[in-house]
Amino acid sequence: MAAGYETTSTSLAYATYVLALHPEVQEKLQAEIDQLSLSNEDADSNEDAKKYPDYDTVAQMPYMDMFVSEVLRMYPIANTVVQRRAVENTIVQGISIEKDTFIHADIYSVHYDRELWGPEDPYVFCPERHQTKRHSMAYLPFGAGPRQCIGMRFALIEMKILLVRLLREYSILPGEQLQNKFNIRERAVIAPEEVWVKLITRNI
Ligand code: HEM
Repeated sequence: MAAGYETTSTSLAYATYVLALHPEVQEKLQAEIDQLSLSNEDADSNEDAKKYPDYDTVAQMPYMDMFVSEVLRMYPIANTVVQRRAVENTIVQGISIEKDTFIHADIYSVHYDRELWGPEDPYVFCPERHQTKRHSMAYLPFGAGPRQCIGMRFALIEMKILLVRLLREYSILPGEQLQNKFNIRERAVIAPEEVWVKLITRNI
């Protein structure tokens, strides 16, 4: 099912693309990961030194949180499903909407709006912009309201755990065809065709 894994795996593909292009962001993320009290050994009985990150671990990672938020702001993947049907005739900001009209949220325009996301250029990858409180409807990768993505929390935790495990051991570098194979296409989700990256083992 697209909802269960293609969404999260596609968002992770975007995350690796961004990391390959922004070594300075990757370094900050790895610095945060290196501070976690994770053991190199299997240590099931010792809760203070788990080998693998879990919910509690990734909940204490402010830079990781901003990083993932910024990936999903710049590369929202499920825009086409954020639509609603008017159940009655209504007027919104002077525009009359007839009953049964389908309304489709233009998430790209919202996510790249300078007024909502400035002063940093919204076309620049900048995790720190999420330190500033934004309009409640400025950030819509998971939709909004009662029909907001039911898997949101699960997807975020899954992404963060995977990134901790990956970046703890490896650094991501651009692959030869990173840019020319990227080609974003709209399929079940809005996805890059291919993401070419190289992994190098970290000396930690
Ligand atoms: C990064 C990962 C994901 C993204 C970006 C995403 C995005 C979305 C979006 C935009 C919607 C429509 C929300 C709306 O109309 O307001 C949605 C709905 C939904 N998502 Fe996700 N999703 C992700 C992961 C998941 C996962 C992992 C699951 C299940 C485990 C899931 C299950 C669902 C379901 C069942 C709905 C329909 C909810 C409803 O209609 O009430 N999603 N998702």
